[in-house]
Parts: sequence; C-alpha cells; structure tokens
Amino acid sequence: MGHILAIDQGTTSSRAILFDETFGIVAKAQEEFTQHYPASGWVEHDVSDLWSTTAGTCREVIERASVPVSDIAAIGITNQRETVVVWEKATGRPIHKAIVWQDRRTFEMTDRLKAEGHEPMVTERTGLLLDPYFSATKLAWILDNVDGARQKAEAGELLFGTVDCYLIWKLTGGASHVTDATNACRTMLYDIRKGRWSTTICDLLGIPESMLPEVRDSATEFGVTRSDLFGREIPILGVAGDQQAATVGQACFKPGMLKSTYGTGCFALLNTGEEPVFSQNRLLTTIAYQFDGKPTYALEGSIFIAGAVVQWLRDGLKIIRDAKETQPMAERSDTSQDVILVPAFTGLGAPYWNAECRGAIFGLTRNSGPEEFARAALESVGYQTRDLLEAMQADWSKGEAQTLRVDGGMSASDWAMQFLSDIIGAPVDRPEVLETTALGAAWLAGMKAGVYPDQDGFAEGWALDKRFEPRMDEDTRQAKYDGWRRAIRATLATVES
Ligand SMILES: Nc1ncnc2c1ncn2[C@@H]1O[C@H](COP(=O)(O)OP(=O)(O)O)[C@@H](O)[C@H]1O
Ligand SMILES: O=P(O)(O)OC[C@H](O)CO
Repeated sequence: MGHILAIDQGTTSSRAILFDETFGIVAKAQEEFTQHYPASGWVEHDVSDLWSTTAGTCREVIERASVPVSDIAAIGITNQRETVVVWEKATGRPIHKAIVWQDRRTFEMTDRLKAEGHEPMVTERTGLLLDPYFSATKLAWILDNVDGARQKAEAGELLFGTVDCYLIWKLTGGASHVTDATNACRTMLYDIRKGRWSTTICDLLGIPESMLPEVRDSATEFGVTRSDLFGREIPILGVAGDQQAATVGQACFKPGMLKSTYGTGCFALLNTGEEPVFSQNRLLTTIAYQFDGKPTYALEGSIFIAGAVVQWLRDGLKIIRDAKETQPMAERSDTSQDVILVPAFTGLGAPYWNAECRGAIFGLTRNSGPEEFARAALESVGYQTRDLLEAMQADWSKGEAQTLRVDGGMSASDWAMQFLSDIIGAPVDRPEVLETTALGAAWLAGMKAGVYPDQDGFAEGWALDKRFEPRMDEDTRQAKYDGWRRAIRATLATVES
C-alpha cells in the first residue's frame, strides 16, 4: 500500500503521476485537450474533456506502472484554479462549458461592482481583488445566461464546483460534493478568515449557497473512487489548487519561504503564516494549505504570461522551433542592445492589474533580430518576478531578500534562472523534482494515508538540483530594472487617458 496517485488537472493538459513510498516517479501520463475561444477574451474547456483526460491518464498510469491497484494507498488532486463548472445534481450533466480562469468575459460586471464601491468589502473577506480572473462572476454569468439556470439553482437542482470539486464528484460517482480551502479561497465567494462561504458576496451576485460545495482541509477524506473506475475503491485524501500544491511540494512551510512556478504564467507565493496579510500593493491574500481546520496564508503574485512568451516566439513569431533554443540565442545576443519586451498579451496581472493594455517592445535598432527577441522574452519573466517580489517586500516587513524556490517548465532554462537571480539580487534554488505541483498533491494524500512523513520530514527531503547566485553588479541591476519600469509606465500610458 505504498503508492500514491497524483492527478494534476492543468489548463492545457491533464496529467497523472504515480509516486512510490520514497517519492520516486513510477509512471506518468499526460494528455492535452482542446481550448475553446468562442469570442475575444473568452476561454472555455469542454467539461467532458476534463473528465475523460483525467480518467484516461489515471488508467494509463496504472496500466504502465504494473503496480497492483491494491498497492495505491490514496489519490491526491491538484488543479487549474478558479475555473468554473456548473452541473445538474440529478444527472451530472454540465449546463455550460467550463469557464476558464483566463476568461475575461465578466470584465464589465467587475467594473460595475468596483464602481458601486464593493471592492474593499470583497477584499476584506476574500483577500482577492474584483477581477474577472476569479470564479464568482463567471458563475454569476452562467446563472444569468443559461436558460432557466437561476431558477434551477434556486430550486437546489444545480451544483457549482472548481475543477477539483467536479473531478471528486465524478470520481466518487456523485457521492461527494466537496472542495478544499485552497480552491474555495479562489472563488471570491469564500471568507478566508471565517472559513465559510460569504453570504454577503453570494447575495450580491445572486448565487444560492445551496449550490456551493462543502469546504474541507487540504489533507482529509474527500470520498472514495467508484470501484468500477480503477478496479477498486481508492480514497481521495489530498486536494489543493495547483499553485498551492507547488508551494507544498516546495516545502515552503515556514513564514518567509517563497516559491515561484514558471509554467504558462508565473505564480509566486510567499508563506506568511497563520495570520492573513492584506496587501497594500495589489497582491492577493490566499490560503496556502489548511490542516486541522487551521489555514496557513500566503501572499500571491500572479503573472499571466511567463512560459507563454516563449510559446509566442515559437508559434507567433516562428523564430524558434523548441523552447530550449532560447538559451543559446540569448547567449549569442548583442548585450549592447537593451531590447525590452513587455508581454502584456492579455493585459497585466499583479501588481498592475490592467486588463486593457497590450504588449509592447522598446529599444529596437536596425541590428535587433531573433537573438535579441529571445533574450528580451526570457528577461521579461525575470523583471515581472522582481515586480512581484518588490510588492511582497513592501507588504511584509519581515521579508528580506529570501531565496526563491522555482519550478515549472520554464525553470529548466539555466539562462532564464540566472537572469532571474541577477535581477532580483537573491539566490534562486531549483529542486531536483520539477514535478513539484504533483508532488505536493501526492504528499498531502500520502501524509494523510500514513505513507509519507510529516511536514518536517518532508521538508528535510527537499533536494537541490542547482542554486543560481546573483552575478550582476548592483549598478547594472538597477539600471536594467529602471529601464523595465519605464517600459511598463509607457505601456500602461497607452490605455490611460
Ligand atoms: N527550456 C525552456 N526554456 C524556456 N521556456 C521553457 C523551456 N521549457 C519549457 N518552457 C516553457 O514552459 C512552459 C511549460 O511549462 P509547464 O510547467 O508544462 O506549463 P503549464 O503547466 O502551464 O502548461 C511553456 O510555456 C514553455 O514555453
Ligand atoms: O494550469 P496552470 O498550471 O496554468 O495554472 C493555472 C492557475 O491555477 C491559475 O490560477
């Protein structure tokens, strides 16, 4: 009974990874699914894709691992956050496609709520800002726009869930309608201090509380899988949103510990301990994990474009075929040119939160070519991270230049990680296990199952692959960062009247 199955249901793909009792990866499977863009700024997923790729990758891993199912002690789930699913309680049928966290369709709704002065109340309860990013206005949109949805919701016939919640419902054959605190706190409906749904916000948006799931700890019993799915019932014992699972996987258990995950976007979380810290610099307050009913809080900075800027070099500009090519190109680039790319392709996230501005490039000369674009793309991720860390340090006086633990696909780039260390002026630590998100979910479930060590034991097992130390001199660092700040101001000025 020493194996743990981690499900990582992400924005572009679903993955399943089977870990053994020493956190070794026994088998993994990954399946991408179609992104739907029905209108400008809208992003949807077919709910049946989320389920079929999850169930399919789990089955594939179990087959490949040649480990008896009876040897899988538990399942841990981690997931793309904020994305909204609404389904019928009686049939399990979704009433609309999943509206994805990136979807901006409720921009006018959040603007109106801001104009009506609701933002301080929302922030005080949820730790979030009034932005379309979060689940609440997307759920309200479905209730407003799907025929008869609001009446059905009021009659108790519809259920809402973030992706973890929907997957648990499916895995348990409709027996459990539950989520964990790290997912609940991203809905903009959850009071992070009181630890319950906020009646005030539900009333404001016309959302019946009866459709919301029960909120549990991150490592607890969430139900057991239907026996016909994998050949036997398997308990689900761990759940966390993917960025919180990465925080756990990086063993950032002490206040002051900081991780940053570089996938499509970048999400930096700073553990601030048992009391929530409310940002003066437009960062989010979030629950990092919750054990025994006690939340541990974090400050979060969310950047929407990180690895995606490298994808743009590949798919948009077509100047690379593979993300790895950016490293030798950046090394060959002409350092006398200071080309700055602001990748505001979908607006800017923290700490600017400007949904309207778009990307810009500065400092081009006749000699600027693919190498300089590649370098500017990698550097943009370092600059954006420094913006977040500056805001975190301003918000959290105990914070000084900490070590930053990194993970996610883009952290594989030594060049990008060295520049990151140079521009933040602090060490950057990359762990041996880069599947940090899945590892976090596995640890939550395995710890609850008694397979894995407690927090301290797990933290001791965290192993370094490579440390990047700052090499840039202070004057260059400051001059380059000042250039970035000017570029940001100029970009924002394009949409400010
Ligand atoms: N060697 C590399 N150099 C730069 N970027 C990379 C490299 N490898 C992967 N990436 C970027 O990392 C991202 C993939 O990371 P991943 O953690 O799988 O993301 P997600 O979970 O958001 O899909 C892609 O956007 C890709 O462009
Ligand atoms: O699926 P990812 O890795 O892009 O993560 C998405 C985040 O959870 C959004 O908040």
